[in-house]
Amino acid sequence: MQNGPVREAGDGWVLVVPLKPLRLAKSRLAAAAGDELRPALALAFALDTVAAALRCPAVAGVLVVTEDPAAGERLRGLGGPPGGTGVPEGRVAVLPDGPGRGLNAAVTHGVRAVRAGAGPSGARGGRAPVAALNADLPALRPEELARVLGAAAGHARSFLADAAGSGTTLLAVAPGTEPAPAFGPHSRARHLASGAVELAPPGVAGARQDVDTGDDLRAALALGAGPHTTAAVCGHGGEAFGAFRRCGASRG
Ligand SMILES: Nc1nc2c(ncn2[C@@H]2O[C@H](COP(=O)(O)OP(=O)(O)OP(=O)(O)O)[C@@H](O)[C@H]2O)c(=O)[nH]1
Ligand SMILES: C=C(OP(=O)(O)O)C(=O)O
Repeated sequence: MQNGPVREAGDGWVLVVPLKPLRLAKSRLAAAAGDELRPALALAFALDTVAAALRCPAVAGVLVVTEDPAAGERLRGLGGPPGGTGVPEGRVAVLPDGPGRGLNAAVTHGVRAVRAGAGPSGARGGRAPVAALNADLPALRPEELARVLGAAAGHARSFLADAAGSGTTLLAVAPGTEPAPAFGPHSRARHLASGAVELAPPGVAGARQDVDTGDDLRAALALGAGPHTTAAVCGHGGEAFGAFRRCGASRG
């Protein structure tokens, strides 16, 4: 697995990636994927999301917030072993969910931890710009994330709406700004109402394409999902997601 360029400590964004325990995650996908494949898909989406993020030159590191230790270990492995990528502790750190529970509590907990210096190697603690990024973006591409973060750099607090136009896939905050996350159904309207700036960079379809349903997964596969998602889909009946021709042609 490619870990991206070796970075000097202190530059770039830290991404806070919340991940629900896999046994519970992506419950809306159960109808299309079944309960055997659903957790594997949830992990594959997260692996592809984080792997793409690590290949984005604007990203210093990733803090995964999850109550699922096994999933956390898989994701931590993408950041490389301690010292193995030229940074002392790897580029992916894992933090258990904080008290309060739920997605927004997890994001707030993660941002606070980064600012307290508990983030991945390469982060600047309180001086790093931070973005919460959902873990269900299997078609995310590094260059898309670079465009989104480049657009976010000019704002104290900003967000990217999802492909459906009702939700949010990324919420970015400058140092010193509270994230005040309002993720969940219809979060685009809540983030707008809270004063966050909506980002509109061109060419970021994969960064917007979150996967909640079978139709969303078909859309992500059509955009070009990453290798973990492609392998999970193709290993368990890719035909269910119209992926016959894509199986064996992982984007890598
Ligand atoms: N750490 C943490 N992450 C969460 C929690 N709830 C949701 N997430 C993550 O937040 C992101 C967006 O959530 P959803 O798109 O609703 O994903 P989900 O909750 O797995 O999907 P459904 O079960 O279908 O609602 C995903 O990366 C989830 O894994 C939570 O309680 N704790
Ligand atoms: C958490 C969100 O996504 P979803 O609608 O996928 O739950 C959101 O859009 O804020």
